[in-house]
Amino acid sequence: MTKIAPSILSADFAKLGEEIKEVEQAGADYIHVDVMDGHFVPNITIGPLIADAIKPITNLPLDVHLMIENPDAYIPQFAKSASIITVHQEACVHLHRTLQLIRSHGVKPGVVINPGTSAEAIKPVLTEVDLVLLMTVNPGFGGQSFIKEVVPKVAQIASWREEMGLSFEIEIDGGVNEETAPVCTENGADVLVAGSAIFNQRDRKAAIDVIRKSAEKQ
Ligand SMILES: O=C(CO)[C@@H](O)[C@H](O)COP(=O)(O)O
Repeated sequence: MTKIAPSILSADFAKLGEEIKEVEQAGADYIHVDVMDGHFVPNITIGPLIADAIKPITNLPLDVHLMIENPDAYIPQFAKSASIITVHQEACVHLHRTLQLIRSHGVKPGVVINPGTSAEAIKPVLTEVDLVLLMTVNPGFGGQSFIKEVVPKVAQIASWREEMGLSFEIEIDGGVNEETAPVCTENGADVLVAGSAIFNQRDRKAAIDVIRKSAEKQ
């Protein structure tokens, strides 16, 4: 079954705990936590204190997406609450070492690439990851439109996964909704991150169900 990871970037931060419990009860698989530093991306969001506060209120894994410069400096702090930590290829000077650092803290490592980065840039580290996150928007903000030119990269990564006998998950993030979900899963995506398509709807269960149903109607 396609996994759905609601991005809390689009949640109401004044009642974040309730928002998270609601999507958990609505059938979410991961809680996607977007960490932005105002340097790597032009927005500032969540720090480790918020991730620590969220952790005890949900049984779902925290899927922490670091959109920050020098992620190595913050991985030990986020490792206290995260089940998965993803880092951007574009932000890592020593990507292989950073992925190993995440694993050394008992957390699943994942690598992310922006729409403008080629799949080849992460091929050498595919053996090191539990998750590959392909951005279908330029990172920084929720509510942007899905960049369909990324779709061939999904198929490319899925085909390398098969050829190399690996089992990492492929996650898609940005502009995911019931219209864009099918092309993601048809090309090999396992996990769909959705922010505005879930939190902008009053009925979160209906919103999650509609995305999952459209993703699986192949
Ligand atoms: O990482 C990001 C944006 O940088 C995403 O997780 C967005 O938060 C997804 O929001 P929608 O495009 O689904 O509204």
